[in-house]
Amino acid sequence: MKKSSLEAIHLRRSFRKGVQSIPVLQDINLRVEPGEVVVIRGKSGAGKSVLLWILSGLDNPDSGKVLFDGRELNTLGNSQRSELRRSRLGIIFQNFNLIGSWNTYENVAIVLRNSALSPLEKSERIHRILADLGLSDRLQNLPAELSIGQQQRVAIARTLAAKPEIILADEPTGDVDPETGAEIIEMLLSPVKAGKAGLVVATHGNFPLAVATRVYTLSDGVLIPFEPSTASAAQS
Ligand SMILES: Nc1ncnc2c1ncn2[C@@H]1O[C@H](COP(=O)(O)OP(=O)(O)OP(=O)(O)O)[C@@H](O)[C@H]1O
Repeated sequence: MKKSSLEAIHLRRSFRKGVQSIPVLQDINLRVEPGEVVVIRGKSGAGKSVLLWILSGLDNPDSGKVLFDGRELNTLGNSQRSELRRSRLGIIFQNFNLIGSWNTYENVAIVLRNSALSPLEKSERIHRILADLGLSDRLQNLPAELSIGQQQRVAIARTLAAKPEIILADEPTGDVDPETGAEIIEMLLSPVKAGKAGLVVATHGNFPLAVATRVYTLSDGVLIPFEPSTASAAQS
């Protein structure tokens, strides 16, 4: 079976502030496919979130392109991009992006709205994922009634429920204790190990580099390969 892939080619993105142009991404080239974990390290403000937003089609580069399965995201309409994000290209946002007036179950169920699964299959899948993330007793709670770490887990459940082929995760273990962090990593890696999903993680440094296929440091707008030997030294 042909593997899906997500590829960034010569991405550039800057932001304008008055007359000043602030370059954030200067020449980003990246590829990920199911079975791979790509970790992007970088200081606060380096541009990790901007990169993930562009990779997901939520923002456009000034130049360069993003290809999903060989198709350029730029050429897709908004509804096609939304559908892609709902089903095949999952993003876990740093600020979670949960809908405040919806409870935990509803926030996850949204991604299965257009799925071919039966109502029973949808319900079973949502309950199972939320149970795996320790949220079975929070199904009816609104995001504001959850801790930050619980909200983060709902955001992760929402993405995993759609079984996307590529997962983009912005600091997925940023707001949880180490034990919960390890469980989240295990859940994110499960479809990767099965060869069903590729994972791109942006992190300040609290994601274990040992699980990565490739590690990069985002600095001055470019991705610099981070060698595994240096990586394991930095971990210890
Ligand atoms: N819409 C915007 N308008 C202007 N500048 C922006 C915009 N979005 C991002 N930036 C700038 O782009 C730079 C990179 O931001 P980004 O959020 O990607 O950093 P980051 O590496 O994810 O940081 P952190 O680890 O703190 O989340 C920052 O200097 C930020 O101010």
